[in-house]
Amino acid sequence: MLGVENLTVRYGAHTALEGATVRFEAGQFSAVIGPNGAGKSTLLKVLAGLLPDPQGCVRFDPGHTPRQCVSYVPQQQTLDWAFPVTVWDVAMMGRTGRLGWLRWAGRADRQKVASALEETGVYDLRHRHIGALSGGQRQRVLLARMLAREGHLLLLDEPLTGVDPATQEGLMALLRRQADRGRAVVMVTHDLDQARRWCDHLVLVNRRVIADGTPDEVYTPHNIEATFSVSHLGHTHAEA
Ligand SMILES: Nc1ncnc2c1ncn2[C@@H]1O[C@H](COP(=O)(O)OP(=O)(O)OP(=O)(O)O)[C@@H](O)[C@H]1O
Repeated sequence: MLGVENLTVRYGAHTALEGATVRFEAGQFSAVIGPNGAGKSTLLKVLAGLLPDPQGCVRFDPGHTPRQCVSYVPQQQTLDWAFPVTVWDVAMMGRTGRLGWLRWAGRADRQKVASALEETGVYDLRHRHIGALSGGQRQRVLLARMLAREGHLLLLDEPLTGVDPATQEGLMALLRRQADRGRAVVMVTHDLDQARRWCDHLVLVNRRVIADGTPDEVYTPHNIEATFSVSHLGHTHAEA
């Protein structure tokens, strides 16, 4: 459905990912896990088609191009929340991004946006400026934009960050439902426990793919040690 083969990404002299091979399937909820600087966001950006001409192969479902089928949810803190738009506007960007510049949003688009905002619990906030939202509310708005887009491949970069435990549960359940409906869901997270509970596919990354499989296959002391304790660059990641 979606994957990379022998992927290497360098930023100048720094190698962020080396020889990474991994597949993500429709109907699967996958978590990409690793310490800070492990190359997780880099992998997601490659899958989203945001890093031009990576070294290695990026494979998609035949007949789909990344732009048509991917919904990418970046890390919340990388976005400009002072931008003068409302919750509704942001969710609508999920639709207009699909329509291109030549078509205006129609009634069906408005209905999709309304139901996406309802599903993520922020419909009542639809007229509010995005700068006036809490961290958890912002994350829900990003998810509403993702749902409104109706992509087959959902890529989320640390969607649990800054979200309270109750909201995290709702959010994970929502993503699980998306996978159960046949979408491929790939989430970058630092939360191993949530990933083990909700995901059926874990990928441990530390510049390379350390392990890839079901939670039971992947979650071993050896793999956790290899991923979090000592990086392949030879220094420890104390923050992880
Ligand atoms: N645009 C860039 N230019 C130069 N180096 C970069 C760039 N983007 C990322 N890097 C470096 O590449 C490495 C991997 O970064 P990446 O953001 O993929 O890691 P990550 O696993 O998502 O980390 P975190 O958990 O901290 O978000 C890091 O060492 C980072 O400093």
